[in-house]
Amino acid sequence: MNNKVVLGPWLGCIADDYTGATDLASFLVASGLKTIQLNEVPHTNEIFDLSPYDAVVIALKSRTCPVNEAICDSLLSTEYLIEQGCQKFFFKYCSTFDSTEQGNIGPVIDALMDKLNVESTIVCPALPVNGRTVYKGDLYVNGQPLHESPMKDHPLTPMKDSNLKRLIEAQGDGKAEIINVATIDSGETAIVEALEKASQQSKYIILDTLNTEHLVNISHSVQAFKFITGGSGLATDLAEEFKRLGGVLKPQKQQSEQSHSPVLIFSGSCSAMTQQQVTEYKTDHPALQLNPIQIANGEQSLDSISQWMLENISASPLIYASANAEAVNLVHQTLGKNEAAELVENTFCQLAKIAKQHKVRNFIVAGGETSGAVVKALDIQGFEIGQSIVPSVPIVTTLGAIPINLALKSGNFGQQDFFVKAKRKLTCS
Ligand SMILES: Nc1ncnc2c1ncn2[C@@H]1O[C@H](COP(=O)(O)OP(=O)(O)OP(=O)(O)O)[C@@H](O)[C@H]1O
Ligand SMILES: O=C(O)[C@@H](O)C(=O)CO
Repeated sequence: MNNKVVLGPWLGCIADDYTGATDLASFLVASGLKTIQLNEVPHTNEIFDLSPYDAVVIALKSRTCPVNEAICDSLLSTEYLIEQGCQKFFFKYCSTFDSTEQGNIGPVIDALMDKLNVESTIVCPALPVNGRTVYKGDLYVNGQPLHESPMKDHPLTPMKDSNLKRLIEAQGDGKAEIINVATIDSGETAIVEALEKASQQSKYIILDTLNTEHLVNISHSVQAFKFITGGSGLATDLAEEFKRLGGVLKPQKQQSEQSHSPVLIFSGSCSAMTQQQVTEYKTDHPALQLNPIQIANGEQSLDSISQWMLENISASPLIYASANAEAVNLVHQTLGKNEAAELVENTFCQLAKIAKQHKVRNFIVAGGETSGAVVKALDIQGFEIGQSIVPSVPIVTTLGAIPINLALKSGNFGQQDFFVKAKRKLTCS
């Protein structure tokens, strides 16, 4: 392996939100790479022994923050990963390319390319197992163009364009090129050749991807790239590259994530799928809806919500802010977009802290921003990755002495019965 003795992880990844990080980590684990997730860049006084791992994923909450902050956090993470001996680097963003109007993805990619001294990279958000495909450079969600899918109504990152070339060129500082599906269909040798050619002309290379077979071929073809970017699907078979380079996979951890302690469910995601999951779960479980306007004017107090939470805790209660686009619009008009998000996230954070004090050790959280806020409030530094509940949503277990198990669910992942499924996996019930 470049004649270098590798002691630490081979692969260093940065994810722009927490559910995205666990999503990526689950793919890496499934491919055979022993993986640890660190939440934010470790402080200099926190020393993690990363030698037992093949891959490390740093989870950031940078998707919606100001561009300079996202760049700064991502660069710090990259420096940390370089210090740990990582040799290949992956920037994970959403399979629906979620980004604000200012757009963090392009500027972060540019900054990391400069840092890693590379001239071109892969842009591959596709995740066919969850219905995200790319054709002629356009991103589709379950067959609908991104800008016509429910992502057009996202509370923080409404997506109004489906074309990845336009999106990345508007956000970043360079030209993009699309490798079409005919080349991808021709297999690994053709893809490698096309990538070689494209990398001499373009900074960003977008690859059409219609199915998992395409993704496996793409994943096998990116060996020449020190830095790749995309969704978790791009990690489908990175273990193969590691082995081709002479790496020996480290043994995976034994699964030990079930616990009989109560389960608490928080849902801050307003995605179409989460709304259905909330509706289904509350038909036969206790559920309480947060109303941001009433929280702001004091009609709904933290005391009353936490009292309800603790009274219902043995029945695995659901507390949700999830609402449809119309309700969210009203909240935005009344409170402001960022203010509303902060208020909702802060309420979940307070509730999470109270629950932890009352010995709740199993959490299910829906929504990437919401998950980031809750994990930070619980002061969780890192996770080991366990079994997947559904594709892209694993159970993760904290590294500390008293383990906490969590399922962090991206807005659109899972089916209607997700919360019950996750509860069962967490508790053996
Ligand atoms: N009723 C509401 N009104 C306004 N904002 C809300 C409401 N409910 C939730 N929010 C905010 O909307 C945002 C939802 O983003 P979040 O990332 O948690 O979910 P998501 O985008 O569906 O998930 P993912 O990013 O994993 O796909 C959060 O900041 C949350 O606080
Ligand atoms: O890629 C995805 O869709 C998810 O991992 C995610 O990032 C949602 O926040």
